Amino acid sequence: MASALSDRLSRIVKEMRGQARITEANVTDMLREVRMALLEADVALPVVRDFIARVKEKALGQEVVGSLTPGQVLVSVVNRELAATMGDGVADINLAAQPPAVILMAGLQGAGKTTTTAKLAKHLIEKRKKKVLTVSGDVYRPAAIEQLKTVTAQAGAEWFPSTPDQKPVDIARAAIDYARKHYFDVLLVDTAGRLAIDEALMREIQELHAVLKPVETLFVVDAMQGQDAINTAKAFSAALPLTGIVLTKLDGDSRGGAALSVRQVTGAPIKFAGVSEKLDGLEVFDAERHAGRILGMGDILALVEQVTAGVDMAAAQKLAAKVKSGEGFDLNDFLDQIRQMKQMGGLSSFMDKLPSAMAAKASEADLSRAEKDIKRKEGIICSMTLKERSRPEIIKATRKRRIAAGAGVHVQEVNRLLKEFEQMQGMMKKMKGGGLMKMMKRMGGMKGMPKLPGMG
Ligand SMILES: Nc1nc2c(ncn2[C@@H]2O[C@H](COP(=O)(O)OP(=O)(O)OP(=O)(O)O)[C@@H](O)[C@H]2O)c(=O)[nH]1
Repeated sequence: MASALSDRLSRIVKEMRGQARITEANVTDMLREVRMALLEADVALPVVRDFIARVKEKALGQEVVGSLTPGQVLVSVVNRELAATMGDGVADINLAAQPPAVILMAGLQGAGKTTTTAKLAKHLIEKRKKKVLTVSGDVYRPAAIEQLKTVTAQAGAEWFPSTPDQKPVDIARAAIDYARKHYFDVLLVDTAGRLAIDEALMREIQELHAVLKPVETLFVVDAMQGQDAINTAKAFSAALPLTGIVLTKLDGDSRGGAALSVRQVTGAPIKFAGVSEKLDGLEVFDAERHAGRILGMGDILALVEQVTAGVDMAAAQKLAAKVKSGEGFDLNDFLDQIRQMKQMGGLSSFMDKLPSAMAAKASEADLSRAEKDIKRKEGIICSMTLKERSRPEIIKATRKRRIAAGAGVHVQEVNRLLKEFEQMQGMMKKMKGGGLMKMMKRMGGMKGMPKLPGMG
């Protein structure tokens, strides 16, 4: 699914080169693909419709600058709009209340409420230095109460006992009372899971809400729930004034389209993301990163922007023409290329922005080695005279040693650079100057990581 989605979007991006702006005429087909992409990411249909209409309005008439295609611009608008829709809320937990600040956890059974309660306890203890008490209102499953007890201890918080013969509202009152008397800053209330939307249980959680007057009512939703998330979200949001969303199980292979659906339906901000079963697997929700996940293409758009901003297209064209005219590609050009790479933010900033499948091929150690290598090469070329740079074949052994000394490297490094350069020169000649431009286009066309000098 992931690759099908990327293929779709890549196709949008490649299509319709050379059109100056996004118009009614060219936008329809592209938006159909975006719509499919969102549906494949499990965003609910009504939400997709709404979203597409908004994107269309924003995209129409957008100018297509530089070497970009209307497809690239459109996908970039989609990406930005996705991030803006999911990310305009307040991150982190609101604790502005007379202590104890009560946080009520709501959601379907198995959504991850209990786990998230403990994760939040840990977060509040470690990051906000709070004294935290937890309590379970799940009187239907003794095992649920026990589970909360266990994970609360793991989180380093205190657990308030409850038993199946009590009424949830009585448990709530007793817990608040205890928290107040013992100076707890926060009381986290886990609630009974619902297998599906159940009226009696909904009423129960409403009563709990009335008694607890929580400063936060968090809706915990499983990212793997996909299309169904919208119905659950509607029901909970109708029953309770939700103040935030926690999207769990984002470590699964879901594209996380539920985030957009739930955000749109409830209007509540997505505050946290659950990214593992462990108690430290809770992250503050990052809307931009999540937009990239939904679209399944990393931050490739940022990459496109970075490339077009950083690379001097005119210089690249001149260079290509130069090689084509037979004038030859020399070490000055090689140096230019290295510098352009640096201008673009270096290799690692490049890799950060590629889809994970591509980036996975290069480890961090590879990258730092490649970056050091590039720096060394720059040093070597800078130690040469201009004449030597344009005609490296005149460099004799004594000069090589001097150049090496000037750059602070071993003479073998100089030999290696000259040899690599020779190979590259041969390759450039074969491509007759089309290579560099092809490489730039390929970046825009998202086919893959361009092969750059010094990458080995
Ligand atoms: N991989 C992963 N698993 C999670 C995450 N959050 C919760 N889980 C798992 O999901 C399962 C259900 O989590 P619980 O916390 O028991 O769910 P619940 O909503 O409290 O369920 P009830 O107590 O039955 O209402 C457990 O196996 C958790 O370990 C997450 O972010 N990632």
